[in-house]
Amino acid sequence: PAPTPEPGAIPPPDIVRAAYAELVVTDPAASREFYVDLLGLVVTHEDEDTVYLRAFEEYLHHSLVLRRGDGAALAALAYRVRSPGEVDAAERYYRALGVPVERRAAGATRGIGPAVRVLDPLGFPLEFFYEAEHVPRLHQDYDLHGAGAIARLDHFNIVVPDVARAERYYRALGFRVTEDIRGADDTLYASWLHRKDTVHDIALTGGDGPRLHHIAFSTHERGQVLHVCDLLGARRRSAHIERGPGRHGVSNAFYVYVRDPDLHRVEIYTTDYYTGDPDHPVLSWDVRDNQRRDWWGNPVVPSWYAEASTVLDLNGKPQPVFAREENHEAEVTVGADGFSFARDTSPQVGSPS
Ligand SMILES: O=C1C=CC(S(=O)(=O)O)=CC1(O)O
Ligand SMILES: [Fe+2]
Repeated sequence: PAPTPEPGAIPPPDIVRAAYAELVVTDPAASREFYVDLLGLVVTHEDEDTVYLRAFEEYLHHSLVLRRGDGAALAALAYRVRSPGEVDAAERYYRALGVPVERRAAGATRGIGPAVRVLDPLGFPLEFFYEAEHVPRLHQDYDLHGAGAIARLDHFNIVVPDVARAERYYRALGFRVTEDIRGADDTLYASWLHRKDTVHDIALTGGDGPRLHHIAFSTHERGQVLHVCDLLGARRRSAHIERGPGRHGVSNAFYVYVRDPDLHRVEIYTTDYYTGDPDHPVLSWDVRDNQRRDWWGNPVVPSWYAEASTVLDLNGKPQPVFAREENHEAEVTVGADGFSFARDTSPQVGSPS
């Protein structure tokens, strides 16, 4: 993949936030049942091959597109930029990187205006757009909200072999690091970066990639995360629950991870924290701190580290996956007894004293 840009060469697009994901699913009806009947997302539009979904607080046409295809995969991660001119800025920035770039006319994706899609230096299909169709916000249509009331899309999490390189690329795009996980040898295992004033719009998870680890939606209250779990139990669909519910160390969010019918991973997430001041400090975690990924010390299930979704290029071809060369987090944090190391009170590196 092409090198990451030298800072300042060509200004990056002014990215506002993570806005929508386009997932390829093998059975749109089964996926619709999962995302609508179980998770409670709202259908903005659908046809026999594609479902456009949004959460209750959202007024753009969608935050998730499910498109029929032969193999489950990520087709695009889309970021909203601050103005129509920033779509042009995205085109200039990525053409200068020498990666595949394509302009998309308004309507190429239903509900989305003129856009640029790129295959970025990390091997991910990204889209940058500004104009989008406005649809009714349902934030006070409480009669429509299931108790799990998912409010909005919050972030993307991607698996990359070289977290430090990926972090440099995203920092050059104007993202700021809020938290990371490091080893004693300063190996970077994971990093969380933001544009909107929360913990992250993108998380980088060290592993074989490029692969999509998960997309995350947020709710306003912990009880709504728990209700998603209770509803899955009531419907005898608890097999969709992969990890949690629990309280994260990183981000401090309350969470659960579920797997959709194609095993795409979705996180339901709430109560992280504000990160909008210019001097917001980075919080670094020791990879051997067993409370870094679950504040209560619960171990991370192996599938959470090992499994992730295939990523497509701009022509719909699955991307080759490159092995991570540095240590894998799962290998450096679990002892012979199968438990995470540091089940005692090992201090967080760099935590406030
Ligand atoms: O959104 C997230 C916030 C925190 C964590 S972690 O498991 O606490 O590292 C994972 C995550 O990236 O999904
Ligand atoms: Fe997440």
